[in-house]
This record gives sequence, structure tokens and C-alpha cells, in this order.
Amino acid sequence: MKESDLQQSRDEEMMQQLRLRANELLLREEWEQSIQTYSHFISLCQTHISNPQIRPDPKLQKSLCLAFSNRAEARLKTRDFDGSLKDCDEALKIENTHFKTLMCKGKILLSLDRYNLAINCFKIANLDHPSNADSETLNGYLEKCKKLEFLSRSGAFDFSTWVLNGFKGRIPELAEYIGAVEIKKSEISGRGLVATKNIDFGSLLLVNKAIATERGILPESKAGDLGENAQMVMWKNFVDKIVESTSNCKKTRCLISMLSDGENEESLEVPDISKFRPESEQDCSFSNKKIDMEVILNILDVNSLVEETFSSKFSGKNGDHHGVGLWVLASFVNHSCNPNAKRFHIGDHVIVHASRDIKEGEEITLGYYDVFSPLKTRKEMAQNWGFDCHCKRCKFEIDISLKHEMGEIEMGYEIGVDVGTTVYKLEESMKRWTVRGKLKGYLRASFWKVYSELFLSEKLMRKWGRRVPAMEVVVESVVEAVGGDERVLRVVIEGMKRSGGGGLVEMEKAMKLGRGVYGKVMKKQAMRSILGL
Ligand SMILES: C[S@@+](CC[C@H](N)C(=O)[O-])C[C@H]1O[C@@H](n2cnc3c(N)ncnc32)[C@H](O)[C@@H]1O
Repeated sequence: MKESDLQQSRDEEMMQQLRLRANELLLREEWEQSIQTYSHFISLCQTHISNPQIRPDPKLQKSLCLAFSNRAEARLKTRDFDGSLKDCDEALKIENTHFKTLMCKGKILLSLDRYNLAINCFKIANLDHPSNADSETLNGYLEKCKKLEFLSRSGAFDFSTWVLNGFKGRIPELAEYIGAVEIKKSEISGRGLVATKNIDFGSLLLVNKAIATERGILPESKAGDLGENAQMVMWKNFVDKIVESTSNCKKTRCLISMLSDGENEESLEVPDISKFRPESEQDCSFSNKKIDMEVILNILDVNSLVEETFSSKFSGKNGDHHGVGLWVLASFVNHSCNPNAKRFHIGDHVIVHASRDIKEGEEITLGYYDVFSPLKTRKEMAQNWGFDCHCKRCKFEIDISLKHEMGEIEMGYEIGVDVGTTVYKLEESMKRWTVRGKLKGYLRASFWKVYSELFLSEKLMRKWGRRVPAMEVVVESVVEAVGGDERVLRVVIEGMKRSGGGGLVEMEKAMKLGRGVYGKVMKKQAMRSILGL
């Protein structure tokens, strides 16, 4: 036997061993090792195939296709989406209708929210292998992709069934969605999200999937080592997940690199909103680089959010479950103390809707912290975020806080003076200062705690009822000024129940308020059930 023939048979033997070993590792779910072994096999196989002295072997081509496909699967398990997609494409170059590869590629594209491309993969797989044993699974994926693609285009989310089931069972299926908004230079700070047309209160503005989230149980009291340690562990895990996502996916790396790290926000580039659409390809200077750890930490500091879950908003409690995450598009929304939007979290998605009517060109704003608190508390919370808020409401309240009576009212609020006295004094002072319209709503929202305590107490209302404005009047001004809130809803519903359940008009008002608070994501019956009407 010639030396070259001997070498060829040694190579073939080696490839055979590598292939079997890699398959075994894949079955044993030892992803990293199987990736390494497939890589070794692939490299030998490619050298072998490209050798002009060796007769082309269709069997070897098939093995190479399968090796790429299997390595793609293993890479998918390690969440290396880019690597996995590249492997799928290599396999498909060899056999363009390879079923297993098309399924794998479809699943990756689905988890990257690229619904249309995923649909294409599943469709080709279906056309070419109509009687495949896995056709039920395939059709399941195809249906799921079509549904998500529709949701992502229309924003027609409906949580009614989930709500009516008491938030039990599977959470509603959610897709990424971008409503009538664009990113523009903001008058508040840096870039912001702006309405591209008039938007009704309750309408969806965006649904955005997290780059990563971390959830955990933290002791109720955050004081003490136990709470602090648990918080630190959660934060560390969260940072690790973000680092992993940025190194595994070019698109994630590009998107994160567009976020503010808190420095020179005014000079940051204003990205086009299309970059955030599910199907968009990314092409940025960061695409092949690692983002510096210090930059990642600063970006997370400025942009990560604590979850406010949808179901806990209704029950009024989140228990000791806490979640933190990074939602890239939602990170472009600035804060205002008279916000026009609200956010909720379901699974890994954040859902942002208009909490008031929004005019074309108006900036979308969220309350990063509780906007139903007095100026002093809000200022402290803004400082924790690292900025000074200069919104209309803050400016107005800063002027008012210079008045002597305001100092007395604030002092009374802090030391817990009877709520009726505080409300009465504030209302009388507003008359003297000729505070009108929205401005009244601003101050009432700042002292909402005392107003709600007064309205919820039959005893106090008997004493003060005639000397203070009616609950409906206060609620209307507060909602117009800063938008609704679960706590405002609670006062309204209590008031309705106390007056005998409320007529149709009251009921309609409460439902309308509910749509501003929770968004138009459920039918009337579900809304009625969560409002307890
Ligand atoms: C989540 S980012 C919002 C988007 C940011 N403006 C940008 O250009 O990327 C949060 C940062 O925006 C700025 N910001 C948001 N709301 C603000 C406000 N009301 N006043 C001043 N700065 C604000 C602060 O620098 C804050 O740390």
C-alpha cells in the first residue's frame, strides 16, 4: 500500500472515531466537549475533502453536514447564538433542506425574535419533509412563529384569559412590539422616546424582551447582612448573564453599546428605531469587540430596572420575590414626575403603555420612582438614580415650597398630623395661591397618601367631608396631572362600593381609569374582575 493511501485510511479511522465520540458527548449533554470534538472532526473532514488527490465521497459530505448541524445544536445549548447560526448556514450550504438543521435554525431565530426568518426555515422543512415523524413539533413551532409575528406587527395582545384564571397557568405568549414611537434628542436628557402620532391612553407603546433578568427571593427586611448578601449575589448573577449575552450575540452587543453609561449623554448618537425591530441586522463598530467590563457596569447602573410584575400590581404585593433586568428599547424612556406611560413585566418582557393621552411629538416618560410622593422624597430618589429632575411639576413645586405655609404643611405631613387637617390646609392654601388646573393635581399627587387615608376613612370623611373637595374631583385632577395608579383605583372602587356599588356612569369611569392603569390588554369582563366590580 502506498504511503498516501495509508495516511488516508488513518485519517478516515480518526474521523470515524471523532464523529462517534462527538455524538456520544452530545447525547450525554456535555456541550463544550462535544463542540470541541465536532470542531476537530470538521477540520479534518474539510482538509480531507479539499484534497484533490482523494476521490470525492458523498458520505463524507453528509457526515460534515451532520457535524455542523450537531455542533449548532450544542452551541445553541450554550447560548452561543451567533456560532450556532453560522454552523446551521454551513450545514445548509452542503444540504439546503437538511431537516434537523432547518429545525435548529428556526428555533434559534425564534428565540432571537426573528419571527419571519424562523417561519421561512420551518416552512422549507415542512415542504421538503411533509411526512417527517417530527412534523407535529414542526407545525407547533410554525404556528407559534406565525402568532408571534402577528402580535409583533399588530400589538393585539389580550391577557383576558390569564387574568380571568387568576394569573394561574401559562403566562400569555408575548412578542416584541414597537408602537407609534421613535428615538429622538430629548429635552429632558440625552435621547428619549417620542410619539409619532396622537396616542390614546391605555394604548400599547412597546413590548420589549430582556437581554437578561435575574430573579430571587430577598428577605422582606433589606437590613442586615442576609438581605445585603442576597442582593449582591443577585446582582453578580445578573451581571454575569449580561456579559455572557454580550459575548455570545453580536446584535446584543450592538444594542447594549447604544445605551447611556451616564457620561456625556447629550453627545450620544440617536439610533434609528428600526435597529430595535426583531428582524433588523446589526452593523456597528462594537460588533466584533468585547465591551469593557467597567462600561457594562456603568450601563447597567443607568439602565437596569427592577421588575414590577403585572400580577403583583393587582394583588398589591410582590412578596419577597425580586427581579432585575435590562430591556434595551425601554431604556430610552426618560423619567418625569408627571409621566404619561406605565410599565409592567410579564415573564421576560416589559410592557409599556400610555397612561394618559399623548400628543404627536410628545416625549414618552415613565415614573422611575413613586411619583405619588412629596417633592423632597422624589428629589432623594432622583439622586439615587444619579440625576436632578427638572420636570414641569418639580419646577412648580420648588417655587411653591418657598412659601411659608407649604413648609408648615410638609412638616405636618412628616410628623403625621391628622390627615384631614393636612388636606384642608393644602386646599385652602391652593385657593389663596390661586393654583389652578393641572398644578392642583401635582400637589394633590404629592400628598396622595393623606388624601387617600382621608377618603378611605368613613369616620374622617364624616368630620372633614364638607370642608374638602369631593373624592371624584381630586381623583380627576390627579389622573390628569400624573396619570392613574393602583392606589387611586382602590380609593375610587372603595368610594363606589360605599355609595352602593355605583351606577353605570361610575362603573364606566372606573373601567376607563383601569385602562389607563393597566393598559388596553384585556376585555371588559377581565377588567371588571380585577377591579372587583
Ligand atoms: C434609562 S436612561 C434614559 C435614556 C437616556 N436619556 C439616554 O439618552 O440614553 C436613564 C438616564 O437618563 C437621564 N434622565 C432620565 N430622566 C431624567 C430626568 N427627568 N432628568 C434628568 N435626567 C434624566 C439620566 O441620566 C438617567 O440616568
